[in-house]
Amino acid sequence: MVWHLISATPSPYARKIRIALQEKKLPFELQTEVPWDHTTQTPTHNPLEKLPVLILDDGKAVYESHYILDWLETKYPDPSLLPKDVDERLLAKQIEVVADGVCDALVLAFFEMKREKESQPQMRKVTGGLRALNAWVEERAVSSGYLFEDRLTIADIATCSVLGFMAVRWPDHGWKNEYPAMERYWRKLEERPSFASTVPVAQKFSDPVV
Ligand SMILES: N[C@@H](CCC(=O)N[C@@H](CS(=O)(=O)O)C(=O)NCC(=O)O)C(=O)O
Repeated sequence: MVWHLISATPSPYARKIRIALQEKKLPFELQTEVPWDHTTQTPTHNPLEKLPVLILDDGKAVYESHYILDWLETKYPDPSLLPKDVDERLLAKQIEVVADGVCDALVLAFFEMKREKESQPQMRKVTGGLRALNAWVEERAVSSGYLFEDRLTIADIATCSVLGFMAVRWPDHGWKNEYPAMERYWRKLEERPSFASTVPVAQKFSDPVV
């Protein structure tokens, strides 16, 4: 039996795992779902009822994208997607925290938009998070194209996953004009096979989002 990854076409969280599995050359089958539809299998495997969920050969489930990445790095460390230096490793995880936090705010804003006008508090977190991500990109990635050690790490994966998500869900957002260096960094990474094969696609909800 092969691993299965429960994913969704626009999911920036699931994209991190799809990229990491490809970079580590770990075979898996994609199980694409709409997690809000009554047909979703997420509750079967994850008490939090969210995707991504990595389902192993023995049926055990690994869930929460940052934990799935930790699990993959621990069990399959080569090639590593973390910097070697301890403090740099911790900073790479902090960058993932900020990128995931921007995703969290975007997802909340998306659903609040379905209920009423765009949520200012959530979009304010997006603004602050993008500013922080851009500072790291300008400080670290302008020459090499990577945030750490001239090679791909989870920090690049998480940062580009949220930027790719914004390009799909918020195509008119001004981040590309405001942060041209970050746009160049993002576009260069999007050419990488594991990124090019996981570009997010908006999905339709057949059930009402409650
Ligand atoms: N913290 C989680 C967030 C995952 C998440 O919110 N996933 C969404 C799907 S998507 O927004 O990534 O497309 C979900 O399953 N939502 C279902 C729910 O919230 O019940 C992670 O990092 O894995």
